[in-house]
Amino acid sequence: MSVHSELKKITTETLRKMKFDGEKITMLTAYDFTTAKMVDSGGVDSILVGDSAANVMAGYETTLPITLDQMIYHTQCVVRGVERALVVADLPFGTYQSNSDKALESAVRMMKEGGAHAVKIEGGVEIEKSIKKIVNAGIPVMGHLGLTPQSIYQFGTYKVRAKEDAEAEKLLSDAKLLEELGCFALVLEKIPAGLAKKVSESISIPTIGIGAGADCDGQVLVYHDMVGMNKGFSPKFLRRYRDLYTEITGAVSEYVKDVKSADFPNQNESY
Ligand SMILES: Nc1nc(=O)c2c([nH]1)NC[C@@H]1CN(c3ccc(C(=O)N[C@@H](CCC(=O)O)C(=O)O)cc3)CN21
Ligand SMILES: CC(C)C(=O)C(=O)O
Ligand SMILES: [Mg+2]
Repeated sequence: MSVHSELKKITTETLRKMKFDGEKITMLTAYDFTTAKMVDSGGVDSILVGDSAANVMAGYETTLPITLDQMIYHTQCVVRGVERALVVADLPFGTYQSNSDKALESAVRMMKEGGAHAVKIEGGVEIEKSIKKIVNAGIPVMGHLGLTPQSIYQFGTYKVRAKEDAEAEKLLSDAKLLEELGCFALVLEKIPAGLAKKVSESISIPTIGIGAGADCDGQVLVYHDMVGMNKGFSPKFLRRYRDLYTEITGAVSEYVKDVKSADFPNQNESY
């Protein structure tokens, strides 16, 4: 563990210093108190209350349906379980794109009611005014470029983004703009590793990659994916550290067997 990892509470400034010192930044999602406690205790630098909650918590196909009230609820639960990590919360679809006053209102609610330490929003130049307004209110903003799942219906697929030169140039200029606007970090999702390296070297704020290669300043994964709870989901970028789907269904079927056979509860488990 380096000097930064031993510091008590991680701030946006800590992440900035990590990039400067060449220490990789770690981030995982969490959506509830119990998981947040485990993820924080495991030592990640930052926890993302992702709108992927729409998928892994609520069972929706896309991230679009989750509401600001629901994201605030998840964030409140996570914050209660965290001692050290920086808690970043996604602002959901429709709560910041339309106008910058609404964006600020959404971000303020997320900070005030949710207790988040920062918010994350998807997009570049299109949401410039919203980013400016939120940053100017003193709220740390994390950007998100590349595969932006809230725009899935505009793209139609979850394939790698910015493979063509024009899209890659747009992404690089968006990244520079996000830095200028005062974002403290930015997520790069599903883009070529070479482009992510170039972006990471071109800006001084940290890049957190998911499917964006090894040269990002940090990495983020969805908790349910990396512990192997999310059985059907195996994109190339995912590394599964456990097979909890098998572990948990196994535990459940043992319990069922034990109750059916009257093995559980035994005398020690009774009053
Ligand atoms: N559980 C979960 N994990 C995530 O990483 C995640 C979410 N949900 N929800 C929000 C976004 C959406 N993301 C996604 C969604 C789909 C693919 C995907 O299916 N990729 C496949 C096929 C893509 C294709 O070719 O159409 C792949 O093999 O990479 C990747 C990232 C990442 N985020
Ligand atoms: C995949 C990460 C970056 C995200 O935005 C989410 O979990 O919602
Ligand atoms: Mg998200």
